[in-house]
Amino acid sequence: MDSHVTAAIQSTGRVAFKGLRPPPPPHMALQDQVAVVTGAVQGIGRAMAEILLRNGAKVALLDVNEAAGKSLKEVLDKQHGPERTLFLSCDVESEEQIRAAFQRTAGALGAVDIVCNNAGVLNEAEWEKTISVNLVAVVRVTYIALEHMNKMSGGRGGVIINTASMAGLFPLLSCPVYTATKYGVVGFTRAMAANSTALGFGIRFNALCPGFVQTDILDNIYERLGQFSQLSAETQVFVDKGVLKTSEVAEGLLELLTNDTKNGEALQVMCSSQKYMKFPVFT
Ligand SMILES: NC(=O)c1ccc[n+]([C@@H]2O[C@H](COP(=O)([O-])OP(=O)(O)OC[C@H]3O[C@@H](n4cnc5c(N)ncnc54)[C@H](O)[C@@H]3O)[C@@H](O)[C@H]2O)c1
Ligand SMILES: CCCCC[C@H](O)/C=C/C=C\C=C\C=C\[C@@H](O)[C@@H](O)CCCC(=O)O
Repeated sequence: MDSHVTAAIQSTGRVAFKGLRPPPPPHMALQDQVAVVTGAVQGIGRAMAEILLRNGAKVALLDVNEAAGKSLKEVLDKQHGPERTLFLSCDVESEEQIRAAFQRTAGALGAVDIVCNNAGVLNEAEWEKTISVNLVAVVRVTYIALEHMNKMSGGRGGVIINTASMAGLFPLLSCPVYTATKYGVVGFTRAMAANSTALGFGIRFNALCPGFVQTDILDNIYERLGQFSQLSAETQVFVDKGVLKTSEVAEGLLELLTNDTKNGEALQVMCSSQKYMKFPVFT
């Protein structure tokens, strides 16, 4: 049986039908935790911010899209109260803006416990930009986050979740550079997780690997595939097999945040299931 249905029966004592079921109880582990989410104002990042807030966390919403950021903040203020979120205009390609955003978050919401490196783009024509946002910026944000969170330098530890993709585990042939960035994110996440264990950072690092998700990234894909646009029909065949809702990806985030046995993992989120990637063991 669907675990949410089981949980609904346990909490209400009656059968809950799909679509009518009450929301699952909040994870107390996230209560008053302070989260930084990049690329937070729409798509997967917005769903991440929403699930964090529903589970009692405070969230700094970092994004380059100021107009969408301000209107999202208004919506979230009505639902959760103005003191639970902060919108910060921040380009993850700028070290200065990231530093300022972490300082402002710590000042307004408290010490950072959770970082979701989620901002990303897909543009094979502007491939250097794709590498810069999807991979270089993940390293940049993570190293600044370490200055705040690392237990070895006075921080209190926490969790860093990097949004990779199924394209970080299996190549997507119409998007070789996007694929390379997501393989890079998975590799960086696993190496940092091992570092954290070896050096005592007190931080868990995990990668979230969704399949296709209904967001703006799937719009006008033809133009953004550049010299590989002839393969867009082939990619569309995969897309037509099933597209996830952003809320389903956010459930994967919740699993990685609250399952404290997981470090250095890549969680595949697909339409039919969620499963951890089995990596070969190096001996
Ligand atoms: N949609 C999918 O099918 C899918 C699947 C797997 C993984 N992903 C990944 O999920 C993440 C979120 O993508 P999405 O699908 O929600 O796309 P989206 O375009 O809806 O959202 C991306 C967000 O990132 C922000 N952003 C872009 N560049 C930025 C920058 N330099 N600094 C700060 N913010 C920036 C955008 O303004 C936007 O709000 C990306 O890393 C993407 O690669 C998406
Ligand atoms: C051009 C569209 C951009 C989408 C961006 C997104 O990040 C890319 C996702 C890429 C791949 C998705 C693949 C999904 C595959 C699964 O449905 C399944 O076929 C793979 C099963 C693998 C396994 O379980 O062994």
